Amino acid sequence: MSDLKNAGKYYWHYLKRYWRGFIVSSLLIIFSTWCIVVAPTYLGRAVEELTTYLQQWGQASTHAQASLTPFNHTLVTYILLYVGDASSLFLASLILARVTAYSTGTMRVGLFRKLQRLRIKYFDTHRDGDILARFTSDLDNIFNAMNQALLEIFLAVAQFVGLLIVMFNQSATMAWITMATTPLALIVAGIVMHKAGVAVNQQQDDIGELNGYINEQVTGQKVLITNGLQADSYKGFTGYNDKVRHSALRGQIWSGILNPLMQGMSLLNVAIVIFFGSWYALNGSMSTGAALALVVVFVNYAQQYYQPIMSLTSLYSMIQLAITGARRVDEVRNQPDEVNPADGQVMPPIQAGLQLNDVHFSYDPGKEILHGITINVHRGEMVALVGPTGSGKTTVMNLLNRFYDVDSGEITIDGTSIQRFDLNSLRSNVGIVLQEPQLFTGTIADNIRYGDPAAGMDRVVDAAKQANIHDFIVSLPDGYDTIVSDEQSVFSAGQKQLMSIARTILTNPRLLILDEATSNVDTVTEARIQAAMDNVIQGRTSFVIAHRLKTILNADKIVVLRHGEIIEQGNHETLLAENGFYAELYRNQMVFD
Ligand SMILES: Nc1ncnc2c1ncn2[C@@H]1O[C@H](COP(=O)(O)OP(=O)(O)OP(=O)(O)O)[C@@H](O)[C@H]1O
Repeated sequence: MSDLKNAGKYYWHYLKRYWRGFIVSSLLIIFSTWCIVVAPTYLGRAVEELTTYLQQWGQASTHAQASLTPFNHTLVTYILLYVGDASSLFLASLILARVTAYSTGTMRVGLFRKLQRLRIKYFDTHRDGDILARFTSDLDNIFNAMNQALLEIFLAVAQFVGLLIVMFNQSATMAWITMATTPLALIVAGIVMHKAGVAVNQQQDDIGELNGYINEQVTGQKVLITNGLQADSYKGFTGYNDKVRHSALRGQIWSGILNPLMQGMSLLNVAIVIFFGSWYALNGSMSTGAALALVVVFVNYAQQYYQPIMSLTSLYSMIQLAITGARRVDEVRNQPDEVNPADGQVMPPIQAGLQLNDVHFSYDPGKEILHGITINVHRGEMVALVGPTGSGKTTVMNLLNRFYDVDSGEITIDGTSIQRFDLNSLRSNVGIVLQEPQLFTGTIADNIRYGDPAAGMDRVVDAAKQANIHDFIVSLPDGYDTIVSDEQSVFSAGQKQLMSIARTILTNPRLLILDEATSNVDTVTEARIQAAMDNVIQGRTSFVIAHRLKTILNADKIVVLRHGEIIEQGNHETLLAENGFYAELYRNQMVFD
């Protein structure tokens, strides 16, 4: 029930702005229902008028009076009623199609905008495929249901209300008898719909998981092939696929039961009307003929009574999918946004430096990752974070530009907590070169000016030169206009890395974070990257996370992390002199290099 309520709220949020469309289409549908109800009476009248005409025409005494005009008028009215019915239905469906297209378009925009405001934690804890499924299958289900079911729902409601009015007009007692099975039908339908709802919910969640798995397997295809894991991958896939098959089947069975059940209810209804209706009509004050006529009419109504409900139940699985889709999309909408202070300050240029004061942090409650980190960085200094894998280096970086917020302690720039800065201002002043550089579809120039699309070619070229990638770019047939696409990238890891360094240089950040920028490349490229990094670091306050210690030998400060704690801090010489963890790490690496 809460799903239905939430879905109601969700649809209301997006559909309320189209209330005019709904009112017009409701009026059109009422008009079309009226045309359909009234038309048969005109047919009867036409037959009557035609008979009169033929009689008058056939008799000499009345031959002169015989006129087809009344018949013609009635026939035209009859035809006009059908034209009215068809055209008003057509107009209503056009309006509803427009409402559907516009509102689902707005839903897609709403979801996309929400994704941009979500905290990084959401992306870290949800599979890409599952997020994609909310954009694709969930929004598709919503669109299909609205496209096909909205008109049906309107029609069914109009028919149902019309039938109630006609029934109570004829005989209130007989109307109550016809409606006698309603509570039972509601209880049965409620139980079945609940079961179907649970199954369809499960089905959508399973589809999300399946998509997540497929997405992971497709992106990890090379790892899979090189490790010969195709059979395991297939086995994993069949597991997820079987789950979808089971829940889809269960959902279809429960949804499928609903229509035959309602048909059964309809039969029961007819039997009750015949039995009790005959008894009531024949024991009343009516003539036998009138009583029988009333029973016949109400048998007809009893057959029609469940028609609107049946047409809705035949759409049930589609409607249920749309309710589930709304729940899943709404789940994303209800996720907390990143916290941007209401009166956030513009981040000023760094004067003295940046401090981490006794920072504690945990991704999950009760599982602390950083245990009291204190680092003092002066303006323009380069700080290197080193330590074994999992020691918390990337986590420190995640805190510096507020991908996550500290649990306690604080990070300050010239004494002001970074939480007081406007988030956009902070982020635009923090440049990051990530471990895995990301290129976007577009030209090389577009990729370099990604952080500042208004940048002119001179700035793009300048950044590329500083990043040591200019010569390579101009050697390409299309130079800076070469099309880049992340899926069919022809660039090496090192070239991508250099382009991403150029992108960072172009934004001229005040604080720089370089995350393992030199992994996975040959020694020549490594030297180029090193030179590019030196260029970008020059004069900037920077944090470098590097596993290869020789890239950070001239760092102003080296912070050694282990298990989320700082175990040593100093520069290369002092740390070597201490002969501790860093010195050992360094000696070990020198052996390999
Ligand atoms: N999103 C997350 N949710 C929960 N735990 C996480 C998350 N990201 C990292 N961790 C955990 O936090 C700890 C520190 O991870 P972090 O990535 O900061 O280490 P690291 O020193 O950068 O490692 P590496 O050198 O391998 O990149 C690890 O135990 C890791 O499992």
